[in-house]
Amino acid sequence: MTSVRVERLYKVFGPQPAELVRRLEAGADPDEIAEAGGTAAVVDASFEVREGETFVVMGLSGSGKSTLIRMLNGLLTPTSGRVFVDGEDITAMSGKALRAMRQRTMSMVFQHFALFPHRTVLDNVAYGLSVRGAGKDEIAAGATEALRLVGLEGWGDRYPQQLSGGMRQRVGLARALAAQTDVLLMDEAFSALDPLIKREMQDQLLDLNAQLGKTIVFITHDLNEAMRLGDRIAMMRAGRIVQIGTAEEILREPADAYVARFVQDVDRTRVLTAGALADPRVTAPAGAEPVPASLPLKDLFPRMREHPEPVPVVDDRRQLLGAVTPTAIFEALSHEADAPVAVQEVSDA
Ligand SMILES: Nc1ncnc2c1ncn2[C@@H]1O[C@H](COP(=O)(O)OP(=O)(O)OP(=O)(O)O)[C@@H](O)[C@H]1O
Repeated sequence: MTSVRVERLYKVFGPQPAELVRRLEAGADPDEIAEAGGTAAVVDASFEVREGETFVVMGLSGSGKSTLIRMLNGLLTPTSGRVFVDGEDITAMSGKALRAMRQRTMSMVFQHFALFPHRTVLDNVAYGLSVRGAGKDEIAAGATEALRLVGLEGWGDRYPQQLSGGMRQRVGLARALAAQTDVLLMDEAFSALDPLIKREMQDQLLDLNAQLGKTIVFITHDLNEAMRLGDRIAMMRAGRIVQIGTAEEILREPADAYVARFVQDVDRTRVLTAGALADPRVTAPAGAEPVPASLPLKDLFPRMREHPEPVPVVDDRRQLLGAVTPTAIFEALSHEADAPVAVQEVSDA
């Protein structure tokens, strides 16, 4: 399996980018870089995407998400900093070695599908396998299996324009899966889809990845999507990663006023879980049936309405973590108790 690590990554567009990076390192802000005729698209990004993890990069338009993801597979060269794929520094690779690395380890799924209109669905899906030089039988079998995985069995001989938007994006996903790379890079992959189809695609990705265990870097500007899909989320603002954490961590302990304002309208009852609120000092009534740590609060409410008393919480191995009380839930759901910075004036500049 493959992991991806980035270290002090910068991308500055414009004249004399290396000099502009030195100024950023010395404390210049993006406005000063803009005055010097440059754009600080990614500023000092460091993180590691763990094997099998879905790592979401979340930020508003122009925050640097696409620039960042394109540096992960070498489509863009960083102005400074390093990207390691499987421990190998890809910023030091030749063009040929980079292409080989991409074919071997990383597939990309794009917002606007990027399908070949004059090729059948099956040929589109087979593309990644054919550029890798796979044999004819292997290509046919791999493409057919990938179509089955995304629920498009039997659609292989159609053309992209005969399919709906959601089905086209399934083809895009199948093409990435057929290439059998460990890492999927998904750049706003579901953003062009209408809300119901988008949700179906999210569910499908979650189901698929429970089977396949790929390492996924998923870019989105949709916070709910980030929270549904991400094992961890990196919040970007004006080129910088301002926080990395699980949905619960970001919701409960936003790193700054900007993140706090961003998450203030999230439905906390869907994101916060019994495990996050379980208190080891609280004892539940004898004989009370435990709930799993991963249970969202909203699914705890019917029971608490009937019996407003502490509920025992257990982990995957059924070890007792503690109990969750109605008071703990009330406090976690109250914005004021949770995120006092949210009331501050925040500008998006
Ligand atoms: N090739 C380029 N030349 C100059 N500036 C660029 C280039 N590519 C991106 N930028 C600028 O870098 C900044 C970050 O852009 P980027 O596309 O990475 O953001 P994003 O978060 O992906 O936004 P969106 O969601 O709108 O795609 C923006 O100010 C953008 O205008």
